[in-house]
Amino acid sequence: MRRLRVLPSTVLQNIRVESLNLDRNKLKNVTGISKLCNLKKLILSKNELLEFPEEIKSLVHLEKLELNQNQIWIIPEGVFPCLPKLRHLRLNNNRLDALPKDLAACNSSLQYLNLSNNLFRAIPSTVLELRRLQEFYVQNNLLRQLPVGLFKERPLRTFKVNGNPLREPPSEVCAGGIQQIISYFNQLQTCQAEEDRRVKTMFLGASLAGKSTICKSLKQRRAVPVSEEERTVGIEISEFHIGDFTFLFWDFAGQLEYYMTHHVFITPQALVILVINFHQYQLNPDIFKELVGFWINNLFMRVPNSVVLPVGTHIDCCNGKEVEEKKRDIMTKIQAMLEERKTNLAHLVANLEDSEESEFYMDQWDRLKEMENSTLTILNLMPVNCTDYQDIKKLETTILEHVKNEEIFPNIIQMLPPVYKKVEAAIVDIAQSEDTPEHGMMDLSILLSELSRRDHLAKLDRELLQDILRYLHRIGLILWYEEIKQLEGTVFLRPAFLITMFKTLIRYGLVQQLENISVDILVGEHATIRDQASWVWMFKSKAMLCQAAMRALLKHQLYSESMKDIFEEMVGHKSQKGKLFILLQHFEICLEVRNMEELNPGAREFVPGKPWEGLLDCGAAHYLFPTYLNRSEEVSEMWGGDHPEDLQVRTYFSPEIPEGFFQRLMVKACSFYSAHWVAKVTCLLICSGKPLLIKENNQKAYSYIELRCRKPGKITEFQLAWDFIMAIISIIQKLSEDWPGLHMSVKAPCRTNGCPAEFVWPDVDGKSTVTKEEIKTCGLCGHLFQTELLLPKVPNEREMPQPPARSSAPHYYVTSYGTTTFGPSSINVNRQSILDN
Ligand SMILES: Nc1nc2c(ncn2[C@@H]2O[C@H](COP(=O)(O)OP(=O)(O)OP(=O)(O)O)[C@@H](O)[C@H]2O)c(=O)[nH]1
Repeated sequence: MRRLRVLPSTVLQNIRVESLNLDRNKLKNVTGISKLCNLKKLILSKNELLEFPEEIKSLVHLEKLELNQNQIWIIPEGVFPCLPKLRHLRLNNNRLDALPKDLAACNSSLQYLNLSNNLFRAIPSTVLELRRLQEFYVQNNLLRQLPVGLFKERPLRTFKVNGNPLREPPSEVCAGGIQQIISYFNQLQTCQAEEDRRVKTMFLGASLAGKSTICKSLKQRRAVPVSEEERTVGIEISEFHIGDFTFLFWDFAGQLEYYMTHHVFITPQALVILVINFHQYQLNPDIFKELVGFWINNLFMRVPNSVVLPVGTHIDCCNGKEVEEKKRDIMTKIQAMLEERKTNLAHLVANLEDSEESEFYMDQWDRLKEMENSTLTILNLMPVNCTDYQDIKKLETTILEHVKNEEIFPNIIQMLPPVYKKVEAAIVDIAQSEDTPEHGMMDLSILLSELSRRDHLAKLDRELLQDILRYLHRIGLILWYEEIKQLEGTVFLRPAFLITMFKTLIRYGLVQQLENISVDILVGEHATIRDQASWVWMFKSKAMLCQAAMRALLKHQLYSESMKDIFEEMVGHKSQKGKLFILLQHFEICLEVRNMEELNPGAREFVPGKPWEGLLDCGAAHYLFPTYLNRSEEVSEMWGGDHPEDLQVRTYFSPEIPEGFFQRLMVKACSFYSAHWVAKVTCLLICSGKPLLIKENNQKAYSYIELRCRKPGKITEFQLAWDFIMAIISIIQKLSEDWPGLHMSVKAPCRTNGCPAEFVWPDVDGKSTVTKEEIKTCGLCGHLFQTELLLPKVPNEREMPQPPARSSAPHYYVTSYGTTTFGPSSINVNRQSILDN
């Protein structure tokens, strides 16, 4: 990390050295390295090597070699036979598309090989000879096929292959891990793979754009008028064939209320049709942002590698010139967004590289580099008049041309063992059979025995059937949430049903739905009209629904003959939670609140470092839906206003905070800290009597979530304060993993009043101590601060240093907080100690 361009002679003189780390320099070659013939470990990661350094062949004792993040494109023959002890080889993030054949010479030593982020189109045959290989990484290459031999006769423990256009086995099989891949290949031992051409197509776009109209017209092969009353609620799924391709259409409702669940259903490897109403579209940035930019940003964040076909509707309401102008405007602005994203990422990378302590930002650097490698493919915008079937036909032809284009969709054709297709057909058959209720919910064991009762599937073992079910879950044909304990035994043969259930609670106009519940249903639920009024009041003012209200609501919307038998199971009752709520909670859409008092004095608190105990079972459950919250005053009041001395941290998001992110954060955080207040864009948590405020600020190019704690009065209290903040930051980090194209960085604003500088936090992976420095200096105002005021550091009580006196030392205001009562404990905050020199 010294920005070296050549190897310093002092390094080369010490020939006894066994380990040399030259990570993150600017080396273009390592001339002279052969002198260090005792080296066992050589790290040359993140340099500027274009050529593989041939001198390495003299390092015959080498056991570990890391050449990742260079620009090497070829490795010559003749090196590896000289390295008989090589165990660990990192070549990721280069430009390699082949390996020398003689790598096989390391077959009895090499255990770790990383080839990810290169340009391999196939697994090099020499890898198959590495009999000792235990860990193998090939993510983000151009692989289409995996050789069966890779999974035979070697102790392979870790194999990562995501980010490849795989056909054989399909990515959805590989996602199941080595065992599932082996089971896939076992099936192919006795029969040929069959082609499967299926395209998940997602229709996205603002409300009333024409998504359902296009979907329905394509399906029914005529121009289908859709009335406003038929607007999409939640998501609608349908299947449709064009040519020999099967399309699974996912029609997403355009209203804001539904965005909350988008992360659950917007999945990678799909064709996205972004529908824009040209009649509504105007050549101004706000309208662009609303009708187009918002969706492009969402796709950047959630599925950064997808293919987007923009479609402009309602062109019959515009003249020809207008259509051309709007089309050009949209395409130019989208291109500008792609460019802006590229520059932003490059800028963020450069900032990290230029920082003085770049070694502390490795994880952030890696993640940014990965983001730089993936981008949306935007196809040419297609204007259509949905009332004219000729236009719909043209759209159909265009879609077909695109999906057939291997450059755009390299893995649209997947190779499957015939048994996969057979099981799928049997499941479709079971789902459609008269004996299966409309909801299509089935016990796993019943389904498995149903399947094995079919002649041609009778011999399949349970493990294989489950593997195939996992595959069908990943492609979205069925839903089987194995990872949720209470649902592992249930398969949803009709995903649309589950979505219908979601839609009953996550929808626009929920208040009217509550108001419209009939007296009959109320009586059936032992409720009165007064109860109903209080449900409405509760929902309007607190965004909460009690169990009884939810039961009545679902009955009101769903009750049909076929639902009767599963109603209890889905909705649950006082003592048992229904499946629907388990799912809503799993996807962090609502929060179970057990006590309606403002604060629950009996609540057990989460204390960092101690095992977390669940909520006390006190009273009937209420469910809070943070998306529906509309006020913030209560939380602000409880918090009592910001103070300049608060410990303050911001997590910035680029390009922006995804819709629903903050609400999910609240649900997650509040399920850890039982004493909490939640409002629209802010939330207050209490841990050991100390408050922590979380606030969202989602402005263009300036989106962050702010965390604030009162400055600890005593040195010993810093530990708790930082643990608390770190717990929330790790929740934010964990959540952001659902958006692979979202960049997040943590900063602490300078503590000088009015100074806009910020201290960027190093990687927070919990492994390394963040910093050892006692004092931090602001690069802008020059003021010095004790590190624990900016970063998770606990001051040493005995040796607490004083910042050296300076003429421009910071000036702190003296404030008195007085006594504030926060729930179970009251905090008496006296005058803060002042760091003024
Ligand atoms: N004149 C005209 N009307 C259209 C066109 N496309 C859609 N419409 C009408 O516009 C209205 C809205 O269309 P939908 O297909 O329901 O829009 P959507 O995007 O699915 O809307 P949400 O369900 O709210 O998400 C319907 O009344 C359609 O008949 C078009 O190209 N020209």
